[in-house]
Amino acid sequence: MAIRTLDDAAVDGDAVGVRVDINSPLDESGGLADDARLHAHVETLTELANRGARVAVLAHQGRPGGDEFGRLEPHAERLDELLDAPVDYCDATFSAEARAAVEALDPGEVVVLENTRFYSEEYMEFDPERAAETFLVDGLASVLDAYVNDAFAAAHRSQPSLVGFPARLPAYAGRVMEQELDVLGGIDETPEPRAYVVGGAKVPDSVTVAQHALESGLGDVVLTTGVVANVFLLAAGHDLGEASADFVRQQGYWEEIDRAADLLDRYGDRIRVPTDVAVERDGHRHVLALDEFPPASDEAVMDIGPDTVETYVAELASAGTVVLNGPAGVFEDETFADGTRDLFAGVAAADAYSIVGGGDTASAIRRFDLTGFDHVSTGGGAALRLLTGEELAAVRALDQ
Ligand SMILES: Nc1ncnc2c1ncn2[C@@H]1O[C@H](COP(=O)(O)OP(=O)(O)O)[C@@H](O)[C@H]1O
Ligand SMILES: O=C(OP(=O)(O)O)[C@H](O)COP(=O)(O)O
Repeated sequence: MAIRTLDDAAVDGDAVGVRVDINSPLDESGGLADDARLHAHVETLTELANRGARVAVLAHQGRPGGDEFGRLEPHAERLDELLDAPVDYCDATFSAEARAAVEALDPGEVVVLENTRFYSEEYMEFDPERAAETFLVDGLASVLDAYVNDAFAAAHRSQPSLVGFPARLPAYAGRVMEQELDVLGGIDETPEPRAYVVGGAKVPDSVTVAQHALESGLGDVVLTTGVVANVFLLAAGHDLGEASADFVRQQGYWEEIDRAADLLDRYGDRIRVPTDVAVERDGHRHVLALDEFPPASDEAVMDIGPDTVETYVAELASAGTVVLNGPAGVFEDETFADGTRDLFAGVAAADAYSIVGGGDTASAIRRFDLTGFDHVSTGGGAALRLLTGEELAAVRALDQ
C-alpha cells in the first residue's frame, strides 16, 4: 500500500479538509461527556495549523435518529481550548455559508464544520468514485486544496466524507490514522492463542467481527458480552424475556439472531455466552443464572453477571493476545457497571498482549481508572475489522 502521510504534504497556505472522528458520549444537556477523541486529534490539527494550513474540520456525531445525534458546536468549543490555534464553528457543512467560512480562513486558523451526518448521503455507503460526486464532497472539494483523513475510528465506513475526497484532491493520512495502522496492522504476529471479547451495542458490526475472527483462524475464541451476548443467547435458544427481545427488535437487530445461530452451529465450541446476567428488579441490580430464565417481562438484561466475569477472566488467563471492544453492560448506570469494570480490570491484569478500542470502551476505561492495556485504540469497530484481517474502506481510498 502506498499511503501518503503528512510527511509528504506541503500545506503552507492551503485549505486542507481534515476528516476526524470526534464522535463522543454526550451528557444529558448535549455537552461532551468525554473528550478523549478530541485530544487524540490535537497532534494532527496542531501540526497542520503550525505548518500554515487553513484547516476545515469534518466530523460526525451520533447516528440519525439516535440519542447521541447532535451539533458539533460543543466539540468546536472544546477544540478551541485544546489547540493553540483559533477554532471557529460553522453551522453548515458544504453550503455556500460553509464554503465562505473555509475561504475566509487565514493560515493557522481552524473551522469546525457542522455534523456531516446532517446530510442524508453521508449516512449511505458508496464506492469512492460515486462518493466523489456527492453534494458534500463536490461542494467542499471546490474550496479545498488537500484532504487529510485522521478518522481511523470511522475508517470502516464507506461514507462520502471518508472515501470521496481522494478522487478529487491530494489525500494524506493524519497522525492518528498513521499510528493506528502501524500498531494494529500486525495482528497475525501477536502471541497466540487470541481471544476476541465483543460487546457493546453495535450488534451487526460485532457479529461480522466474530465471523471474521473465527473464519480466518485469527481468533481462537470469541467471548460475547453486552447486547451482542443477548443476541447470541437468543440465537442459542434462551428466552431473555420480552424487554430484551423488544430492545433487539427496536434496534433493527432481529435478523442478527440468525447470523449468530449460524456461527454457533459452525463454531459453537469457540464461542462463549454469559452464564448469568443482571436485570433491574425493584430498583436494584438482580442477578439471574441461565436456569432462572426468563426474566420478568419488564426486566431487560443490562449487564453480565459475576459468574460470567469469573469464567471469562479465567479463560483469558491462558490467552496470548486479547482484543476487546464494547462495554459488557450499561456501564453509564452504576447499577450495571460491575460487569464492565470487573471484566475490563481482568483483561488489564492478564499477562496477554491486550488491545482494546471503541469510543464507549475508552470512556469506560477512564471512568474506572483502569491501566495496563498494551494499546487503547481510538477505534472500536474499525480496530476490530483490521484485527480480523479486513481492509478498511477509507484506508483503501487513501491508497493512491
Ligand atoms: N445489555 C445492554 N443493554 C443495552 N445497552 C448496552 C448493554 N450492554 C452495553 N450497552 C451499551 O453499549 C454502548 C456502547 O456500545 P458500542 O458503541 O458498541 O461501544 P464502543 O463505542 O466501545 O464501540 C454503551 O452505551 C452501553 O450502555
Ligand atoms: O464511534 C465510532 O465507532 P465505535 O463505536 O466502533 O468506536 C465511530 O465514530 C463510527 O461511528 P458509527 O459506528 O456510527 O459509524
